[in-house]
Amino acid sequence: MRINMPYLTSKVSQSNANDTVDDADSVEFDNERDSPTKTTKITLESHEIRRASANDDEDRIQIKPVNDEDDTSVMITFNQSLSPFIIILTFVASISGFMFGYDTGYISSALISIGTDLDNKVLTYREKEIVTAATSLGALITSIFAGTAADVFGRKRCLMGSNLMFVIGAILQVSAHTFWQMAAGRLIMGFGVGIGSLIAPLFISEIAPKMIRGRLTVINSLWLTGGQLVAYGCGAGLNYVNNGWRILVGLSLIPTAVQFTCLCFLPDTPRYYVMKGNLEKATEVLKRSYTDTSEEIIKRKVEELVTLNQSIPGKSVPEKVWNTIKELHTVPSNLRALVIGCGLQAIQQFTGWNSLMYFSGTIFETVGFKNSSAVSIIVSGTNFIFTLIAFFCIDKIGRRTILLIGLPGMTMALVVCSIAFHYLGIKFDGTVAVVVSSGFSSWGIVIIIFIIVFAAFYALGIGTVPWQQSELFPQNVRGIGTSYATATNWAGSLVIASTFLTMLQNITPAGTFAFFAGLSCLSTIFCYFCYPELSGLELEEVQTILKDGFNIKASKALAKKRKQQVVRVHELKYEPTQEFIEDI
Ligand SMILES: O[C@H]1[C@H](O)[C@@H](O)[C@H](O)[C@@H](O)[C@H]1O
Repeated sequence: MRINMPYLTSKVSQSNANDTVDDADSVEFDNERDSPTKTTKITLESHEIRRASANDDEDRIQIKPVNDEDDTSVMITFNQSLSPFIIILTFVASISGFMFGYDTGYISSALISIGTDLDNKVLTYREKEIVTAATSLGALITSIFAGTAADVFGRKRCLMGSNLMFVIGAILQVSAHTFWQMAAGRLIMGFGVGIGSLIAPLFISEIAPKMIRGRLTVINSLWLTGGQLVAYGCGAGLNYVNNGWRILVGLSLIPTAVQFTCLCFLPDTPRYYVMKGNLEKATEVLKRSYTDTSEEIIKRKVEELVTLNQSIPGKSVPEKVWNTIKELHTVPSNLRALVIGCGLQAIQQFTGWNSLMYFSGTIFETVGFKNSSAVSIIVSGTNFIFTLIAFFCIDKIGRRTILLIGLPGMTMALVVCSIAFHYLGIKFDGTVAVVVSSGFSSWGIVIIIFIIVFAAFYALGIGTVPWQQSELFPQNVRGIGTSYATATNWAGSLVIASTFLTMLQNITPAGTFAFFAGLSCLSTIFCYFCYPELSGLELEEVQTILKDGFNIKASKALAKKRKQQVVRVHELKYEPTQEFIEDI
C-alpha cells in the first residue's frame, strides 16, 4: 500500500478563494500493500493530496497536517473512531455545561418559593433582579480571564477551580437568611459558571477528532439545556416544599462533586502539557485518546504541537498575553474569527431567548394555565430536544445551514408572537401583566405555540452553534479569543436580563417581540454574509478561509469535499503504512 499524503494542498487561491475552489483537481491513492496488483484510484474534485514538491504552484495554499493539537490530517483520516477515553473526558468536561444550565435555570423557581425566607420579607422586584443577574455578572467577570488562566494553570485546574466556586456559592445560598448573602452566593456561583462555560467547550474541542468535533462540543450544550430542564423539573417538584429552594440549590453540589472527583483521576489536554514542556504526558494522553494509532504518528503529533506552541513570543505571562492580544487584533483571519465568535454570541443573547424563558410562564397564565413551572418545562424541554437534533445535524448538515434555518425560523415565530400580542392586548403595570381580554383567547394559544416554535428554531441553530467558538481561532490565540466571545455572551445575557421588563413596560410586549424579530432578521443577514461553513474543516483551513474575507462559497465547497474525502478514505479502510509515516 502506498499513500502519499504528507500535505493536503488545497486549490483555494489566496487572492480569490471563491473562484478557484471548485476547480477540478485529483487525489490518487495507490493501494498495493494487500495485493501488489490491486490499485485504487480516487478522484476528488477540489483537493489534491500529494507530496509537496519544489514544483508546487506558488498560488496554492499548502494546508499541512500541522494544524491543531488533536486534529492533524494524519490523525483524523486514520483514526476517526472514538476511544472510550475521549468519551469519558467529554462527559466529565460537559458536567460544567450541566452546572451552567442548572444554576441559571433553578433561580426562577427558587425566587417563587423563597417567599419571606430572606430578611423575613418578600423580595422586591429589584432584589429579585439582582439575585438573578448576579450569576451573569459573576460569569462575565471570570470569562474575561478564564482563557488566560486556562493557558497558565491548565484547563483541568480551571475546571476544578470552578467546582470550588460552585461549592462556595451553593453553601452561601443554602445557608442564606439575608438577601445580600444570597446575592453573594449567586455571584460566586457565577464565577464558576463563567469559567466552566468557556473551558468545557475548549477542553472538548481540544480532545475531539475533527469530523465529530462539532458533535462532541454539542454534548456540552446538551448537558446545558438538560441542566435547565432538570432545574425546572426539580423546581416544579419542590415548589410547595418548605425550604424547597434550599434543596434545589443544594442539589447542585452533586454534579460538581462528581466532576471534581473525576478530574482528580483524569489528565489535561495534550496541548496544555506541550505548553508546559511536558511532552511525555502529552504523548501519554494522545496514546490513550488514539488507541489504534502508531507510536510514530503520536510522536509526529507531539512535534506539531511543539511547533505550534512556539508561535507567540514573550518571556513572561503578561508579555505573552499582550502579544496574543495584539496577534488577535492585527492578524486579519483572527480579527474575522473574533467578529464571528463575538457576533454569534451577541446574537444568541440579543434575540431574546433567555428573557423569553422567564416570561413564558406569565404568558401561559394569561390563557388559563396556572402552573408556570410546568410551562417552563415545556419550553426548556423543547430547547433540550432541539439541541439533541442539532447534535445530529451539526457535522452532517453543517453549522451554517442549521444557523440559516434557525434564524429565519426564529424571526417568523417572533413576528407571529408580536402580532398576537398586539391583538391580545397585554400590558404591563409595574411587574404585573394585565390582559385586556381576559379568559380563553385564541391569540394566547397562538403565542404559546409560536414561543415553542421559537424555542425549537433557537436551539437548532443559534442556541448551539456559538459554543463551537474554539474552532474559529488558531491555537496561539484560542484562549483569549474564546474569552472575548464568552464574555460577549455573558454581557449580552446581563443586558437582556436587566432590561427585558423595562422594555415590556415601555414599548409593550408587541413592540419588544417586534424588536427581537428585527434583530433576528439582521442576524440572519449577518450570518449569511459572514459565517462560513466550518464543519469538517481542518482548523488551519478555517484560518485559510478567513484570510482574505469570509469566503462563504469557498468554505461550503471545501467542507463538502472534506466530507466526501473522509467518507471515501473510510470506505477503503486505509491504514497508514511505515512508508507513509516516513513520507510525512
Ligand atoms: O446555549 C445556551 C442555551 O441556549 C441556553 O438555553 C441559554 O440559556 C444560554 O444562554 C445559552 O448560552
